[in-house]
Amino acid sequence: MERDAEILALFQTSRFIDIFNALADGIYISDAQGTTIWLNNASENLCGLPKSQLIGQNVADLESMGIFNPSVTRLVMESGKSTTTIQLVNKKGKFLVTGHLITDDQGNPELIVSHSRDITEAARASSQLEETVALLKRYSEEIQLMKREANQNLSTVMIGNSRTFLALLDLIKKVAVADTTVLITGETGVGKTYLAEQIHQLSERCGAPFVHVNCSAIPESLIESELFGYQKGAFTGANHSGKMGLVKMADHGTLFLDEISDLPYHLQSKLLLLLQNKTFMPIGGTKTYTADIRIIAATNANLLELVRQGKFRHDLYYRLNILPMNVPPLRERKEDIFPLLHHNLQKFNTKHNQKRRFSADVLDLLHHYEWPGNVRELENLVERIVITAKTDEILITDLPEELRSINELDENILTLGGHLSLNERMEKIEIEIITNALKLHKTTRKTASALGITQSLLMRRIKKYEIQLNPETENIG
Ligand SMILES: Nc1ncnc2c1ncn2[C@@H]1O[C@H](COP(=O)(O)OP(=O)(O)OP(=O)(O)O)[C@@H](O)[C@H]1O
Repeated sequence: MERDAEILALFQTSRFIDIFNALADGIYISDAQGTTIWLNNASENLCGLPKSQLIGQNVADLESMGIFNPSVTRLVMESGKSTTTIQLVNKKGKFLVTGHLITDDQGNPELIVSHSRDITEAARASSQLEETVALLKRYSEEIQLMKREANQNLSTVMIGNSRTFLALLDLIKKVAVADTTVLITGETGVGKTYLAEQIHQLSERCGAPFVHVNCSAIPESLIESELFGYQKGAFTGANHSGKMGLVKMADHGTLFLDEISDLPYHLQSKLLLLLQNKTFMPIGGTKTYTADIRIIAATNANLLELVRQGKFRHDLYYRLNILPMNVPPLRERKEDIFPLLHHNLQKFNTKHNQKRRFSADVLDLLHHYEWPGNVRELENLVERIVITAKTDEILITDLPEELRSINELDENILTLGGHLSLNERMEKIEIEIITNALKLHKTTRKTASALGITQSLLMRRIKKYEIQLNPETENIG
């Protein structure tokens, strides 16, 4: 107590008291047992009690009265070292408090001096910021989740019932999360682009861009700069500020290289480098850049055959072909035709505000049709007949000419031909097939090749059935 009195005396006799009282931060001094010796004006205001009531009180009692919580002085006494904590004063304000342990010449605890700074506002602002950040994170996660859930239910966007198609849907889900290169093969219009988009949507990359590049649609002289971009002044006529390529645009997302077989040979090595190292160099550049992309390639050509012919790099082919996916043509998965017809009928009825429905005859005919243009042809046909049909019920007469003739052929064979022998019916079918093929392929050489027979055999049949060739066909055939 004597020592306390000495200290008090020191304070009273010096200007320190005025200095400490001028501070906005609180200063609180207690002895080594936690008895309050002195506090500055700021601390008095914080505690909400006059100094006279606080001095002489033990911090443990003040803590249990709820004046401050926790008492940093008590924490220092317990730990035997200087301590910092966040303190709630008078159950309202938040303070950053540090209790310093002051020892005597022998190293024994003598005083505990606490310094407190009001962080109520800062804490509120920071917690508001944290809440906002957490909220944004939650929203963005929810959006991603909703997007992925919508796509998880792939069967609602990708229509089909056949076993082949259902197996393909299963494969899409597995491939999507694998984050490696995919090669999609299949005839035109089977849905390769659509499938690539679904893979992207189901993947971790769904928040980043899906960049579609049709290698056959970009002139050979431009494809390198379109893909990899160029540095400023790279060539005459180049934009002086340079150009960002599609590879960089797809960063963190998916680059879909459609018709990959049309990628010029000299660029195939550059693509290989990109696939292997995720690096590329823009035209006219001196340094390489990285692009974190997933590549999905598609083709309706036989890439392996092109490799054999030396038109496609074999190393690139094997690097692309890590996860091959083949989409069969519609004629090989006929169970998908009805669901696709109904899906598109609904879609185009809504779009064109119609109430069309297929007649049984039409459904039957469309089921037997070969669909050379696959799903794209089916979509286009349904939209066309939804617009042009004469009544709500779509009849055979509403179909385009080329489809109707298939039906007439069927009827001739099955009904009108009732009085004909099998041979006569077979001949009729042959005539019909050859005539239609000639109309379609124009030359006898192409027609023979499409029908899988030699040109001389075709000529013998044409002669036998007295099929009239149009003069143009004969000349160029
Ligand atoms: N299973 C499916 N369900 C619903 N729509 C489909 C399905 N498959 C394809 N489509 C639709 O068919 C059309 C053609 O598909 P897409 O463009 O993906 O074919 P593609 O194989 O990439 O053709 P190409 O080789 O000519 O580029 C698109 O409008 C697509 O939305």
